[in-house]
Amino acid sequence: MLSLTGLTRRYGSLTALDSVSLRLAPGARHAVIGPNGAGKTTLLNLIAGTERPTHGSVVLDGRDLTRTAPARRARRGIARSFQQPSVIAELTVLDNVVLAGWRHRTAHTGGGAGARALFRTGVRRRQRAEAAHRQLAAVGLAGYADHPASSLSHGQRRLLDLAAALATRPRVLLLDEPAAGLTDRDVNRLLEVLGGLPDDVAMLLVEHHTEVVSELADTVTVLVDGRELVAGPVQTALNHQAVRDAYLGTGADAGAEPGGAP
Ligand SMILES: Nc1ncnc2c1ncn2[C@@H]1O[C@H](COP(=O)(O)OP(=O)(O)OP(=O)(O)O)[C@@H](O)[C@H]1O
Repeated sequence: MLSLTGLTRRYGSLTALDSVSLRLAPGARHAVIGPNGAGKTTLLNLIAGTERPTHGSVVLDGRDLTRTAPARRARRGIARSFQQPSVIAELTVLDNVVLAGWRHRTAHTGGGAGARALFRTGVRRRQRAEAAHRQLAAVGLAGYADHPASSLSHGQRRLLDLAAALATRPRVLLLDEPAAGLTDRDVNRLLEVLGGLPDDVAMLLVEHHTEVVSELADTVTVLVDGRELVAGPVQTALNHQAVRDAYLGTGADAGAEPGGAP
């Protein structure tokens, strides 16, 4: 479904990502790990379209999206959570999810007052609200539907952002450090939600917490200095000696958070 070939991104003399290839089938649960500066966010940027590769291609279902704008990629089913500011503080929690789904279907990418006014008076608002309620229930925020998004805690905002991404019914879900800064309770909720993703959705997870990776991912790519060090089944990759040396530190417990994490 998603095919990345030879993705390379240079910033001047620095090669942030060096010829990385990856294929994600529907239902894939893939994690990308690596120390700070390894190129993980750059990889997500190249897939989402907020950055263009110096070389290489991004193909979804046979369609070359390498030069396609982020909004069009989103319409093709690539959703990203946790780095883009999709939570609008002045809207209610429910309206944030309704707006995300509505924007997606209407390809409305602007977030201005005009878009919001149109959204408030739009047709089929009730159906959209019902679907949004279901998404909120899935992330444990049903009780906050009518609260302003600004009243949510950090962890709740992240879960709301995830609900908003899921409201677009993605085919590929890109997650950028979803567990960062979450309480244990919110991490558990996150694991539940992501563990229950539809079977046809492919998930690409960038995450420092190896226990979250072990829980959610079937396969892993380990990046170091922009290059793929190891790729394969999650436990094989995490226990690979080169990974333990380069990423976790020789002799470190593979379940521990890497020393390079913020
Ligand atoms: N816009 C940019 N201009 C110049 N250099 C950049 C830019 N974006 C990223 N880099 C550099 O590219 C390298 C890879 O960065 P990237 O953010 O992809 O790493 P990362 O693995 O996500 O790191 P972290 O875990 O710290 O988020 C780093 O050396 C970074 O400083």
